[in-house]
Amino acid sequence: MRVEPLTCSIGAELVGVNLADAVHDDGLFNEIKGLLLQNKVLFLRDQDISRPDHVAFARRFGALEDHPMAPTHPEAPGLVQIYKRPDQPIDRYENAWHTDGTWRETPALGCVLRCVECPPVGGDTMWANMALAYEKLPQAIKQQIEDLRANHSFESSFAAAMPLEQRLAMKAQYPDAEHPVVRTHPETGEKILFVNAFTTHFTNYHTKERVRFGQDANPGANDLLRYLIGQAYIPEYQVRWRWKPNSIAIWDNRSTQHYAVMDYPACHRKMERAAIVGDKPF
Ligand SMILES: O=C(O)CCC(=O)C(=O)O
Ligand SMILES: [Fe+2]
Repeated sequence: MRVEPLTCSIGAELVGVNLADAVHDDGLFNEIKGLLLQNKVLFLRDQDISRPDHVAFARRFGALEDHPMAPTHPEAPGLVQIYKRPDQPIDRYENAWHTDGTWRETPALGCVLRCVECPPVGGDTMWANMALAYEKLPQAIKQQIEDLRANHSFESSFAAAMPLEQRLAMKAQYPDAEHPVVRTHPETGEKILFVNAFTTHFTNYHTKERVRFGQDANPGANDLLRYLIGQAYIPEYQVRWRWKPNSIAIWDNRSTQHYAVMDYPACHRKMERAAIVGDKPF
């Protein structure tokens, strides 16, 4: 196996690996898992993997999530279909920087996403390294946010396009979740900046006198939250991946955000994803 970094910050392509082999090969699986912790997103091309093997590979990391909105594949329960058809409106909710499912008590550990069909050009996906984003924060900001907690809601993002009744039903099932603004990676111990498009507000901003933020003489919680959310937008923390059919991305959802670029005209874009259940951020 060859490991080819795609940037200096995040993401590596694995060349010469058949992901289906890792379903039964413990050594190979552990190597891939280690590389994932190190690089945060792994990419592979030309993976002619069956849907059951796609699911079986993802299952090696843990149980798979269900998705409240997307249908799972009839051939492979646990595999969620993200299909974009030419007759659908272009706007979709994945084109915002986000960490999957932070509106849940336990956001996903990670995802294994395969491209089935994609536009000839456009429709890339981008990821950002949120451990690096944390590390690069000014010391004063790090001190300011160390014990902050924040509220996360699906309503602040994709629910905007949902009919009200569906939204209320989902809200009953998934009330808002509260997470630390800086989480600790349960496996690597890294500190991670953990706010994204689902984050609505801080829940304990008032408990400590906050230091001055930027040029603003009267700093507000919202300014700080916008600033922190904006760290994912910095290109030095990002990688951008160009899809082809049978390309696969595996990401650590605990330490990254991603953004599905919506720059292509009406066409088919078919992705299939298996999301792995994560633990409670601390
Ligand atoms: O379609 C993509 O490229 C990624 C969409 C997304 O945000 C996800 O699968 O979590
Ligand atoms: Fe996502």
